[in-house]
Amino acid sequence: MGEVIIQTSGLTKRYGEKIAVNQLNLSIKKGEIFGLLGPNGAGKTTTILMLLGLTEPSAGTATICGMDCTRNALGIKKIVGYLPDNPGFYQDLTGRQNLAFTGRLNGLSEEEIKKRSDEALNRVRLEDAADKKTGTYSKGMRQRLGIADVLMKDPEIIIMDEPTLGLDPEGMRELLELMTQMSKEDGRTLLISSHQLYQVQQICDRVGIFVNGNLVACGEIEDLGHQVQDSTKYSLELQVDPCDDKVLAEISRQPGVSSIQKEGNMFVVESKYDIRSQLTSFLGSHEYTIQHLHQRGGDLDAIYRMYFERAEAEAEAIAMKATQKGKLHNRLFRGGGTK
Ligand SMILES: Nc1ncnc2c1ncn2[C@@H]1O[C@H](COP(=O)(O)OP(=O)(O)OP(=O)(O)O)[C@@H](O)[C@H]1O
Repeated sequence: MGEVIIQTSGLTKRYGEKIAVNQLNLSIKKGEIFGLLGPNGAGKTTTILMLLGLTEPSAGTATICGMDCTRNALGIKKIVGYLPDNPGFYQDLTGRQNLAFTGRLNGLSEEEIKKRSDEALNRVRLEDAADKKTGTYSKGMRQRLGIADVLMKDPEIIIMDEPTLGLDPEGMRELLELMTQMSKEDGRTLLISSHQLYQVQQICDRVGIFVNGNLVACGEIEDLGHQVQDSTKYSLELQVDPCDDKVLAEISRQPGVSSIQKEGNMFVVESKYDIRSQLTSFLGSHEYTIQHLHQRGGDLDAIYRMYFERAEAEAEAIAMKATQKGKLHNRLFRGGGTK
């Protein structure tokens, strides 16, 4: 992996006063699975639409394989497969007929259509349902047919908008497996937008966290985890046997420990640095059995929480400033009072 396939530079989209995407700088490399994470309204779909050349940026540029996404939308369409959050099919046609329709739209020969649709249906394990009307398909089957549909084009790059939305755990597992195959076995580049955290943790090489149109963090999950870890105090969950006042007092006297509290049947130990190995050897040498030891933070939930809380606090501060400015403006220019 090395060659940059998708690149955005200062990419911005405004809808009137609203900035849906703000100065987005992103580089996605060949073969990577990149997760664009963020809550509803963060700007993920708008970013995708700009990459597909379906909406024009207000500023900045986006390129895929060196092609400008806005000026060369047709060129982009040839190499990028797009799976929308709710792929639409002709309900009265079968899965196979729907794929053939896509094949014809893409100028494939009938022979090629048969070959590719057989392969794709096999890939997404829909052979048995291939000749049933898509109106009878479940959500999971429609998503898998959506992937088969994307594969008809044999695209180098696949962009998926909220692909796992509404899937049951089994449907989710199957879809994640397919995505991994398409990247690791086929060498395709995948951009997945989602507000569902755990899927991303499992399959993405890198993630970008998107809040209010801003990319607030970008990197490998582990790196982002370290960033969280560095900026917060260490918090350790600990269950020991025996669990008595003596051990509580002994742990509280350990170097680096700033506080210890009992939460249910476990202790939560706050410290200034990572004390896991020090604590393990102390407890071991004093004949305590460790039943549970877990450093809080550093997982995707903690990363997400930290960035979201920070971004939300900043957004609130900006909104408050704007309100104060408005009130001041009213008072100065319109003679209105502040409430
Ligand atoms: N055509 C539009 N006109 C006005 N505002 C829009 C338009 N499209 C999107 N927005 C606004 O831009 C912001 C980003 O929307 P976007 O759909 O890109 O977010 P998202 O992260 O994809 O969330 P969701 O999953 O809810 O679609 C939102 O505040 C949305 O209301």
